[in-house]
Amino acid sequence: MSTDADGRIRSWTLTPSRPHFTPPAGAVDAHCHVFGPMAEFPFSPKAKYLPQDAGPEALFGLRDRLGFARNVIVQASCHGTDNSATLNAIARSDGKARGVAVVDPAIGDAELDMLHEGGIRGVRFNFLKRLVDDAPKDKFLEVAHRIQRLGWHVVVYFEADILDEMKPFLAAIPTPIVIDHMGRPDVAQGPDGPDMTAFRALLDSREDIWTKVTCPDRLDPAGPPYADFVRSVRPLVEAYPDRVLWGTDWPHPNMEKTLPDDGALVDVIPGIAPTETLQRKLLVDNPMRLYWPEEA
Ligand SMILES: O=C(O)c1cc(C(=O)O)oc(=O)c1
Repeated sequence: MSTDADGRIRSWTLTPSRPHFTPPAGAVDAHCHVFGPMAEFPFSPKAKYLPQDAGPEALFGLRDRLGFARNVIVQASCHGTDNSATLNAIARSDGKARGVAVVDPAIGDAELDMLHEGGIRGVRFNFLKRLVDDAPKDKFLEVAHRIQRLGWHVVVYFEADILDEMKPFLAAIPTPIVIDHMGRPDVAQGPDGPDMTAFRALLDSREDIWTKVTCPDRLDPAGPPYADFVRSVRPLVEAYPDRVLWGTDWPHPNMEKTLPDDGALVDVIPGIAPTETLQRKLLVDNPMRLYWPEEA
């Protein structure tokens, strides 16, 4: 763990290895974040963690080191509903980044238009009690209706133990849905365990529910090569090849106890997507359809 003199935490390694796996040309890291820089973009007073700066230059340096071409930057909970840090990173990316915002449900249409101009293509609804104080489903649904005209989707983050109670809410969302980190299944149960079975039933309930097959570091405490994660997630990628996305999750919020090696995370990809066709869908075709549809 690395905590600086101000108590700000670093949850990412400064020395990621170079992956053995080479991503296909045009690969998109479709789930990552930026923190600050705090002097320009202060954290929310409601933030549940206070990280060191992890700004756009560091993110784009990692992108290049890992062999990726583009990023999808997801507004991190520590920035609340002020999307300035995310928009700043997108603006500095030379068109190589787009984003997902977190918004105050009272946001006006003009501000939504501004977010679209700034490269935002979705909103995130976070249901993790350790990250946010409240998650008002009725207000979230209103937002989901209001972003429809922009062609955006909704990203939802929840854990496996509330999947059942999430179902009516998810069924009422009028846009495509992306579930963060597969709704955090217990991958030690294997591909046919209760968590993965319940999650597949959710994917089967609508053809426009996508998911991010991300975060072996969060879901598989055994560490690299993340054997339980690979064995549980590969069948999911094979069964839903057109609805899966992949991302590093850099700078790995709240992972300060065991800093993930981003190179080792990239090396999980051929384990979960064993053919070139699957790899191209996961890393290029699918994220391009959601985030750069005009080029896809
Ligand atoms: O599990 C987490 O702690 C986490 C936190 C955040 C965030 O703070 O936004 O985003 C993630 O994708 C995962």
